[in-house]
Amino acid sequence: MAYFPAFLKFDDKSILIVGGGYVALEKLEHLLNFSSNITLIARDFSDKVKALIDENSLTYFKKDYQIGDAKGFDIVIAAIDDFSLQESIYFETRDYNNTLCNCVDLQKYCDFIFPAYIKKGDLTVAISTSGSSPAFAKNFKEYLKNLIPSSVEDFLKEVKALRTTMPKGRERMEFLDKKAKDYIKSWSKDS
Ligand SMILES: C[C@@]1(CC(=O)O)c2cc3[nH]c(cc4nc(cc5[nH]c(cc(n2)[C@H]1CCC(=O)O)[C@@](C)(CC(=O)O)[C@@H]5CCC(=O)O)C(CC(=O)O)=C4CCC(=O)O)c(CCC(=O)O)c3CC(=O)O
Ligand SMILES: NC(=O)C1=CN([C@@H]2O[C@H](COP(=O)(O)OP(=O)(O)OC[C@H]3O[C@@H](n4cnc5c(N)ncnc54)[C@H](O)[C@@H]3O)[C@@H](O)[C@H]2O)C=CC1
Repeated sequence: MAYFPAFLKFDDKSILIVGGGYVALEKLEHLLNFSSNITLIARDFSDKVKALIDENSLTYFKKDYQIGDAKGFDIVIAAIDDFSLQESIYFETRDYNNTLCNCVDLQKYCDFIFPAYIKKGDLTVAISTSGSSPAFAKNFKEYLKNLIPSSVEDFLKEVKALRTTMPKGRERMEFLDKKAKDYIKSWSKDS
């Protein structure tokens, strides 16, 4: 089955990252753009992970993971260099209702996967290769990033305001569709 692309609301979600090395850092950096309700558990934290923990006043536990630690979290990321612990955390979360688990080495034990993404104001572009090539996702993101001008932030602010003031209906739909089309067309003229 293919992955369904969706944008999740994190406001009331608690996140646990198990691991404090390179991959935990990557996941943490990405998640911090969307939530600060993040707890970390690891035997050791790298200096960069520790710096982000301090900067964002995150809760952390420097210890070996123990069964039961994931209980109560909505989202669990198993970012340890230990496949059997990743597997065990995944099966542990099956006992908890509604907990989504991501195991960084074992795609079959991922309820969701991380995309590469571009965020410019209210625009988010997420890219996935369904796990076929994370390196392609990363480099394609860099390619696309250069195609999107930073003026998109102001454009989206402008149309957002228009959508609250103009009455709903066919006229508004056609107006906004043409405005978006013309704005994107103007990119090729600018370059
Ligand atoms: C399935 C998935 C699960 C998940 O992590 O959610 C997964 C799994 C694995 N990644 C591996 C390797 C690498 N991952 C990256 C980078 C990223 N990986 C990300 C996502 C995902 N990685 C999910 C699928 C995404 C999709 O749909 O394509 C990104 C996009 C998002 C993010 O991390 O937030 C982020 C780029 C973000 C950015 O920069 O924008 C690089 C490149 C680099 O680090 O420079 C490499 C080395 C090159 C290569 O292998 O391609 C390995 C093998 C480990 C090994 O070989 O030891 C596994 C496990 C396996 O495949 O078995
Ligand atoms: N999904 C992805 O995007 C990618 C996944 N990987 C995979 O991610 C895994 C982790 O890689 P790195 O972060 O580079 O490793 P790392 O060695 O930098 O970090 C591992 C972390 O796990 C912690 N840890 C290990 N056993 C533990 C335990 N029992 N309890 C608590 N903490 C424990 C360590 O203290 C350390 O903080 C590797 O197996 C690698 O194959 C690698 C690249 C990308």
